[in-house]
Amino acid sequence: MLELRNIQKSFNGFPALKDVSVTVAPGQVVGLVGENGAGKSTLMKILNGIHRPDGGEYRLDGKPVALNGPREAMGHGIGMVYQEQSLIPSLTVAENIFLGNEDRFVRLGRVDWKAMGEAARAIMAEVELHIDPFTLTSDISFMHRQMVELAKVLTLKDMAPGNIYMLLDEPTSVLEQEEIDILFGVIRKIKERAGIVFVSHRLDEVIEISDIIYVLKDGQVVKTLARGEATPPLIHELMVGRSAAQSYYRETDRKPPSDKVLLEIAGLGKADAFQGIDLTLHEGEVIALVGTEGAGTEPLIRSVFGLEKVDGGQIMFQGKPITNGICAQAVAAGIGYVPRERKIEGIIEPMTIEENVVLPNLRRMTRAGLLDFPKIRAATKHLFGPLRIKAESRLATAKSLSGGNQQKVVLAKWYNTGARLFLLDHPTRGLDVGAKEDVYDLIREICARGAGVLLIADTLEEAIGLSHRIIVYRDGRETARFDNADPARPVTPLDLIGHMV
Ligand SMILES: Nc1ncnc2c1ncn2[C@@H]1O[C@H](COP(=O)(O)OP(=O)(O)OP(=O)(O)O)[C@@H](O)[C@H]1O
Repeated sequence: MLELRNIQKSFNGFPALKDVSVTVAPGQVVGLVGENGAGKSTLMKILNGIHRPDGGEYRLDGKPVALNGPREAMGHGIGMVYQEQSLIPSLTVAENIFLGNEDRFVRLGRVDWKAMGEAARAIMAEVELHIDPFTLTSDISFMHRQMVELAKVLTLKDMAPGNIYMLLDEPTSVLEQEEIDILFGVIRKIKERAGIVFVSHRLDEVIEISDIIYVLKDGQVVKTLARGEATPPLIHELMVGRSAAQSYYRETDRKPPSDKVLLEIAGLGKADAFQGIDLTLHEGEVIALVGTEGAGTEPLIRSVFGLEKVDGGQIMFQGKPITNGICAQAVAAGIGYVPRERKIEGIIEPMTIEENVVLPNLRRMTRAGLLDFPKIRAATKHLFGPLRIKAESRLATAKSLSGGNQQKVVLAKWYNTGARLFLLDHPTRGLDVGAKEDVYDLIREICARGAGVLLIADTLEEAIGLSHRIIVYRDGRETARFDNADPARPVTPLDLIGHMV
């Protein structure tokens, strides 16, 4: 058994965990839920030896242990899939999977690459990932990398003799349903000899997979729920301290868009990504782009932001061509992009919240060529209100924030520039249920002030709940369009799935 007893942990005097006791037994999936900043990742990092607790006891099979880092944790059969990925992009997939454990493949002082490749192939097959193990990790998609992370943790079962413990910190937030099913299949299969801790903001998933659920609030366990006791409204209320808004997406609050064209895409194509894309976005309109991995939605919005070059077609923004433009111009023209990979592309970790938020706006934040800090302060002051960013202060580094709060900083950055076009790739990724509602309000607000949104949503329900129109793509081509304007006749997820696969 893995046991934490009365654990305390503070950062710079701020208590992240106050007095937390959690037990994980082999054969058990323990669900961990709580608002952004409740302490879930901190708890996981203690279990994995990244953080040492300030007080309390860590016991493994009844004996106290003091883990010094994830490597030692692995030695005890404890492995973690991180909320933000931990793979090294410049290594191959196989090298990443066996990083630190290459000894297994050393023959006569040399690494037997063939054997390592075969072993990587076999472990990846368990998560139904069939890619060349010698591909560079930077060349595979974010979702595939997530599956590689899982495969890496699965290697523990061949290496550790006894029970193993898998710590999964929001492993599903970027996965499609198909991958989530594979992951849940792996969890159910491996459960016999593994204890699993599962953190997710998707309450229905946590309820489906967990045998027991710990609800954390402000660094304390406020409730433990056994399988069968938990329902989404109950957990929501325990986590947030108030019951959920009646209609999550509040479709009736959605205003119709204007007929003024904001963005026009015609005949856009990019080899191996998308072809023949036509799309017109109006002021005040949200269009959800829907598709499975490889459908082309991500490269499409990246092309609008100037992050990827297209081979043909045209993008017009507010009547001006921006085809194959560059990001700096896109930002200057009033386009904001919330990327899927917030840690790499969304925030700069060592910078403060304030600095991150004003980055796209720096030119307007100067006086006599120098940064005007009172002006910066004034410009960022109100952001803590609508988005409820939880941090010690505006001067806290982005690195010190919880994942969900980092995501809020990325959103705040574009909100603050007064962008006219928002390209949002999984904007509610990693956000708790309360924070999601705040983001939905924010989307309604930016539309009301005449901005437009291209949205790649976290779930189909979210795409339907937030958009005026939905366009479905498969293998880089449009397969269907839905008018979602009439709340009385909503599009259903099944309508969409039929055109996605
Ligand atoms: N390295 C750190 N330095 C300073 N403060 C930190 C550090 N790590 C976490 N914290 C703080 O501890 C608190 C708990 O954060 P934690 O990441 O555990 O939350 P969480 O429940 O995982 O949230 P989320 O759902 O947003 O990922 C937060 O207030 C966070 O700012």
